Amino acid sequence: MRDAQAMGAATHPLWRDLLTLCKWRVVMVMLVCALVGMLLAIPGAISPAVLNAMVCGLIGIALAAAGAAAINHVVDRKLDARMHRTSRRPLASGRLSTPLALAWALSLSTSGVALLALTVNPLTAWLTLLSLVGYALIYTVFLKRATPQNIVIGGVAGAAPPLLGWTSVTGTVGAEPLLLMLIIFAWTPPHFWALAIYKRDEYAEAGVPMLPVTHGLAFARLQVWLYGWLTVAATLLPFTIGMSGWLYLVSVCVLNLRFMQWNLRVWRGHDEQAPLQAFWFSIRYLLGVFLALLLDHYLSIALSP
Ligand code: HEM
Ligand SMILES: CC(C)=CCC/C(C)=C/CC/C(C)=C/COP(=O)(O)OP(=O)(O)O
Repeated sequence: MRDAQAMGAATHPLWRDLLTLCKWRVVMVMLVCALVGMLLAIPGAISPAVLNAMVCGLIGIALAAAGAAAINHVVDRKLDARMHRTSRRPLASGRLSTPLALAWALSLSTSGVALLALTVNPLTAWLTLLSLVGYALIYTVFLKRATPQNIVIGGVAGAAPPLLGWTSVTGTVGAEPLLLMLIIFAWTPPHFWALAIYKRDEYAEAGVPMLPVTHGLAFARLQVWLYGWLTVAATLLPFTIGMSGWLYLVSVCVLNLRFMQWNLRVWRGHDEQAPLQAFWFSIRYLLGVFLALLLDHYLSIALSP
């Protein structure tokens, strides 16, 4: 173990391993979703007090989400070592010690929630804590190892950022951010099961009960297709309830067309690479939907008398 740590230190500086534990790319996309949740809650100009809540909210949410991701690395270190995709991670490869990673994870988590409680509002702090526990403990410790519905239930925690953004600046829960949560919640199965289909053998060998392992590839492909349609329906709701306008509608129709083309390829199962490409497209798709919400919001402000 010490040899692995010494060799790893040469090629992987400590700061990089600590950053890897944070799943920072995932956290960045979550922050975009949280920022859109914040900006959609503000009808016009941003006052200094709101700007302060936004900055503190984003930092707090980022720290808490990064902390949750680091706890996931600690809890999953042995499981990660058994799968090729995750075996080079800092803990799985033995480069980083578990106590140090745990200290990092807990520092991030507590500082994130404390920052929200002290500088934003108690509601956001509680909801963030709930999401953190939902992902780092309920999903990672229990659901991931127990049921193929793991990511559907765990998806609630991952979908929280727009709500956390909204509550950061308003202090209340509204129908609009719940709708944004619904979009991410419905998107999570096509996002993840596409990857799980591609990596099915690794999950099977590691004994993780992901849907393609427990119910077979054909069933998992069908679920990607069906949840894809649920996501399409969810993305149409902001227009239906008058929360977004035509720019949003046209943008999501284009995005949905591409999204469902990929999901169709996954469902048909003729192309081995399609699930991996569908997985990567799902991330661009989610960013596209949230960007469309934002542009539409500012267009409607600019056009309002
Ligand atoms: C329970 C819910 C989710 C599950 C099970 C899940 C699963 C995964 C997995 C297994 C990866 C591959 C990670 C890797 O290879 O290191 C991944 C990547 C990614 N996910 Fe998700 N995800 C979920 C929710 C989300 C959410 C809510 C977002 C954003 C709002 C998101 C954004 C991303 C991004 C940006 C990547 C690419 C990371 C990279 O480039 O390293 N995911 N996801
Ligand atoms: C406070 C807050 C908003 C919390 C959200 C936390 C968070 C970072 C969720 C990320 C979702 C994700 C990447 C799940 C994959 O875990 P996995 O263990 O199935 O994937 P892996 O095998 O790649 O580790």
